[in-house]
Amino acid sequence: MTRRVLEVSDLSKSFTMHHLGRTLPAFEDLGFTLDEGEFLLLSGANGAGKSTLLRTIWRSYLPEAGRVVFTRADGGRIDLARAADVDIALLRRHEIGFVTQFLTARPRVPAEDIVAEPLLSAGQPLVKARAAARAALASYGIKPDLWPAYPATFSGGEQQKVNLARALILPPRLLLLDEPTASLDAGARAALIARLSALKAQGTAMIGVFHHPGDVLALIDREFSLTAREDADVAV
Ligand SMILES: Nc1ncnc2c1ncn2[C@@H]1O[C@H](COP(=O)(O)OP(=O)(O)OP(=O)(O)O)[C@@H](O)[C@H]1O
Repeated sequence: MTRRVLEVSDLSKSFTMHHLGRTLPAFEDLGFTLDEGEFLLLSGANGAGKSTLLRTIWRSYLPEAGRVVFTRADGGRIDLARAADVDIALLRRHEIGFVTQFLTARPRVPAEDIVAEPLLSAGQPLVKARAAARAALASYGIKPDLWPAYPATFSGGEQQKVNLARALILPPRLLLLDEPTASLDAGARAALIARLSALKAQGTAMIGVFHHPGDVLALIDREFSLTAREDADVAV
């Protein structure tokens, strides 16, 4: 039986622009569902609200209205729009992943340790976790010289590879992808697509924004299109 992972209903998010004295809607009354192993492509013009929707599901943003019901691996259901911060932190650690183009490099933590961390948290021994982390970094084309180095000095593409290696080292139940191929070279793009296919086959549900969806064509099950709203601003 296919199991539901996410059920979004009547979801609305707007931004209050105090300097303009206005509230501008990013999106209104959105609804869709997502099952295990499904890949939903989020499409829409620049400014249509794609990143805002991903950040609202990730709970960086609180919506004004609506529900984002996530079904955990244990079958329990939780509304991400209303969950306590401590529950959101736990879900981010174990069940929900978010890959963006940007890495927040932590000072003085080697690349291989950043990538190994989720495995160590899951109880793997250090030697095994570090070997898996190195293999993941290698798969994206990060050379051995850089494995013990600090990513703060890495190039943009190299930092993104560290980000990917860490975020995808364990299969999350739900994976949010915001332009993850943006600054990757062809080899890393191919490695990423291969990893996403493997995760999908293991049941990870994914919602992705790709300005060049040709990269992930074989993975896409459905498309959800957002429309930019131009004339719906409300004075505050
Ligand atoms: N923090 C914010 N404060 C105010 N307005 C914001 C904020 N974040 C996004 N917006 C506005 O919300 C709208 C949707 O932005 P969003 O970044 O979600 O679009 P997008 O579809 O991801 O665009 P792109 O394809 O260009 O990345 C835009 O008009 C943007 O200016």
